[in-house]
Amino acid sequence: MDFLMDWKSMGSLFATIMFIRTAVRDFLPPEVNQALKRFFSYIFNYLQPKLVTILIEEFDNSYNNELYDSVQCYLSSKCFSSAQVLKLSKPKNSKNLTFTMDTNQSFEDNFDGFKLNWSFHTVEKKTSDLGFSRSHENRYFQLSFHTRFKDMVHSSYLPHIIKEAEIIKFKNRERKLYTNRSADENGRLWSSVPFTHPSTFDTVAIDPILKKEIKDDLMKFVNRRDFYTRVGRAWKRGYLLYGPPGTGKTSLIASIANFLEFDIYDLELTAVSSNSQLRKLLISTTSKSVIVVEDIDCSLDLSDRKKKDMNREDDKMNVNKIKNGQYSTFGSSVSLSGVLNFVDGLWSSCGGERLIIFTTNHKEKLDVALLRPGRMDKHINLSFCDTESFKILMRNYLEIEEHEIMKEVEEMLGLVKMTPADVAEIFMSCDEDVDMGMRNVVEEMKKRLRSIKEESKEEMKKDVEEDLIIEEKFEKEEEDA
Ligand SMILES: Nc1ncnc2c1ncn2[C@@H]1O[C@H](COP(=O)(O)OP(=O)(O)OP(=O)(O)O)[C@@H](O)[C@H]1O
Repeated sequence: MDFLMDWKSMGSLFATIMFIRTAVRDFLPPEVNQALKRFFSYIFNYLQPKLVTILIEEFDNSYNNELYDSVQCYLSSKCFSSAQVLKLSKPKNSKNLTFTMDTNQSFEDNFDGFKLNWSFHTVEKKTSDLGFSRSHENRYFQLSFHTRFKDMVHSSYLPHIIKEAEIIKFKNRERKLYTNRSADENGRLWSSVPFTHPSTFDTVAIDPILKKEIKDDLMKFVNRRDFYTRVGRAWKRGYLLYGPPGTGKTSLIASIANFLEFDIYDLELTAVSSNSQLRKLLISTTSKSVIVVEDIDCSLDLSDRKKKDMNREDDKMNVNKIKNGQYSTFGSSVSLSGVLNFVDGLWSSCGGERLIIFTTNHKEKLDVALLRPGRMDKHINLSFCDTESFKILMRNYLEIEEHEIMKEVEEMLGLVKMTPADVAEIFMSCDEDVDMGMRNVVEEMKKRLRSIKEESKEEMKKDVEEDLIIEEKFEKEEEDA
């Protein structure tokens, strides 16, 4: 019934329009008729929004259009909330799933309060190649917006998309650990594997105040691109991590790389044949990376430059060895000045931020030239377990915050040196049996305390014996005299 009513009212509306139209045509003079037509068409055009449309094609003269990639990346992070049909994929070397719009889908973006419409299309294109005609799918994004936003789109919106896409790509990429240790027959300087070390600032057991200081320093460093440009310095920072073996130097490096989401270049200086090869290696590192030289004191004789100058002859011999393809294992192939040039970083002005980390178990062995600020901006001492770092290990390995024998542990930590690696090892071997883990740590500390006491008893005994011998000697000499 409603349906019939609707058709009836439509019919009468149509009849009324026809009547008015005939009346206007028959009774009004043609000039007025024309003027009315122009007026209505002007109003119609005026009310119609003025749109600009930009097409962003996948290929630009058969080259990949980078803007297309950026738009795809940007929209894939945004369109999930509004598009109705989405394609889901996992691109190679990406850890995340990617959503893309399906053909003819549209999406409205909001940028600084402006509305912009995106849609995705494909069109079949025919090309002829050596007389053969081939057809292929041409994909493109269409961006439509009010003509008023033209300048804003050009100066702000598109640059914003490119920047956002860079950030997304950077976050989604598979991070790499590069090493120059294994010689590569293909002439590549670095070989790489995916970097998946699980250590983070939450798991690394160091003093929380030091941890915060390092994190703040890193954040300040990565956010200061403009500052480094203004003061005319390469955007790099040098860290020296020092402390006994097993105190977490390697774990901290992994935590830093995970925190910054940087790649790691593990530089083995003893595998570098010359200063110029060192330069080549560094130039080929990418931005947003941590360059690590572990155990610098073992890689190079950096302790005494004067001694090194005196040993020129030895160096000459090493140069000959290098020419013959034999590399020195104790660093004569790369000189201290080569390493200093490396840290001074002319090469790192190739763009992008780089963190250089040296580690050593013996800071006192290093040349002062290497230690000065600008080369090693931050010296980080990693040491034996204290209560705070022990509690972090307890939380990580045993998943507890407190324990009844914690007081005893604290007292023992004041008397015996335990590295985080020692504690971690004991916790690991206890198969998550919390009480056994805690007891075993205390037992180990007691054992070490006993052996320290015994050693010092032995020392005292030896001293007494030596004193006795000297006394006897004196007495004999006196008697003889
Ligand atoms: N501070 C720490 N926090 C958490 N775990 C640690 C820490 N220190 C050591 N460990 C544990 O001990 C193992 C060895 O530590 P790591 O290699 O980081 O020490 P290192 O100081 O680099 O030692 P080395 O000087 O011998 O290279 C790590 O796998 C980790 O499980």
